[in-house]
Amino acid sequence: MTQMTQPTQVTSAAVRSPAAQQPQWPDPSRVRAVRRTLRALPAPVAPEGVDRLRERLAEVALGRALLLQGGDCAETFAGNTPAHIRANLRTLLHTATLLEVGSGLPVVPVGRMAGQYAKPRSSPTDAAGLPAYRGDIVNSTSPTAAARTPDPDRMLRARADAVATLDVMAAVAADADTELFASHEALLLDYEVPLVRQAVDGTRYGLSGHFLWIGERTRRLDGAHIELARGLANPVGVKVGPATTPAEVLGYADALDPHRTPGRLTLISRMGADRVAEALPPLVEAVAAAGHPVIWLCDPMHGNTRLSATGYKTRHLDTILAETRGFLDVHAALGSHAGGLHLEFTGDDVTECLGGSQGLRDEDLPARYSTACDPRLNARQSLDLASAVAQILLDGRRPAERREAASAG
Ligand SMILES: O=C[C@H](O)[C@H](O)COP(=O)(O)O
Ligand SMILES: C=C(OP(=O)(O)O)C(=O)O
Ligand SMILES: [Mn+2]
Repeated sequence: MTQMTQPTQVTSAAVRSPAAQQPQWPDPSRVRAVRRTLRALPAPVAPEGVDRLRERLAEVALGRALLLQGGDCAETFAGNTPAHIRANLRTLLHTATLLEVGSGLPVVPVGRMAGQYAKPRSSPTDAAGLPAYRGDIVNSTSPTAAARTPDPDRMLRARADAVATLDVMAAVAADADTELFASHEALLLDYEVPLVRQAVDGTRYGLSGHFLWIGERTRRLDGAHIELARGLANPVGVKVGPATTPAEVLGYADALDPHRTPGRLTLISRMGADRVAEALPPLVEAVAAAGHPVIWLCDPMHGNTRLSATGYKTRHLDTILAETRGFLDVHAALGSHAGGLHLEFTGDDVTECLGGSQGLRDEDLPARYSTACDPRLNARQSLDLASAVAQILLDGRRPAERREAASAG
């Protein structure tokens, strides 16, 4: 066991840097009390698991494995039933298997779970003028002023639910004879900072999850989130949208991967299907020229969200597949490794995204639209996407390898 001490001043710089997307807690003294409690409690994950994931991700960075990250856009406390967690893990494992068959490479499965409770928002208020829902760790989806008031005690419930989710994940992993890792957007600093722990050798770990990423809305180079990630030994990700410049990605690489460690930094491209072909190549070329062994991951969800005619946030499977194809084409053209996928899906039979083999249309959305934030692929759509991507990967392999894969299958 890595010996841990309590967190000390490890993140004081992060606390001083400008922090976007933080809630306005009404009672700062209660926030301080919750932070003290979070510091005193055991953290959800152990440093050994974080180290193992970093080693597995080094293989991805070197082109010998793929990374698959997936799960709900926003986990909810009410949704934390064993059935829902198991269904999402089933989808994660099925998707991973298809990608393994297509690519001939091992796939590292990482859930968007056990901590995916905080949401950045485009607007501080919703259509009714109420404070926006910012994830179950901050407030409630219910449309009343009281329910939308940020409540710091929710951070304690989030930690407890993360621990319970990890228990379910361990059982599923044991059954599947694999290891499952947990990841989320490290957004809410009042939660993340108290869960930073320092090993006796001085190494700092963010033990709210194995893999932590910084979102598109909080990736300011001189901001608190990058500063927090910089000090951690975890593998970390940064989402990069179509406005990202080569200078910015070089800034992330220098700040977060100064020693050029394979597996340390993942850049998660979320450009939009119509932008990826022109927006991604300059970024890939810049980090390659600088010698940073980053993992390039494709998030084909967040650049392709639109409103349906009936007012639902949705995404079409064809567009999601088109961005994935565009991402793979860019890497094939540049000779770089397409490191894998970052998806929002659930194993439940929801009707939130359009298309796929069920042929879901706008008018089908109200039937089972239950996401707390973004539209997720359902179990069938996830398999539709995974099979299509597996076929593209298979088609991209050398003929001899293809024959081998066919006779193995
Ligand atoms: O994943 C999350 C959403 O894309 C993000 O919270 C923004 O959503 P919004 O535009 O509905 O605020
Ligand atoms: C908010 C998210 O993504 P992005 O930061 O890329 O918009 C998300 O992954 O849910
Ligand atoms: Mn989302």
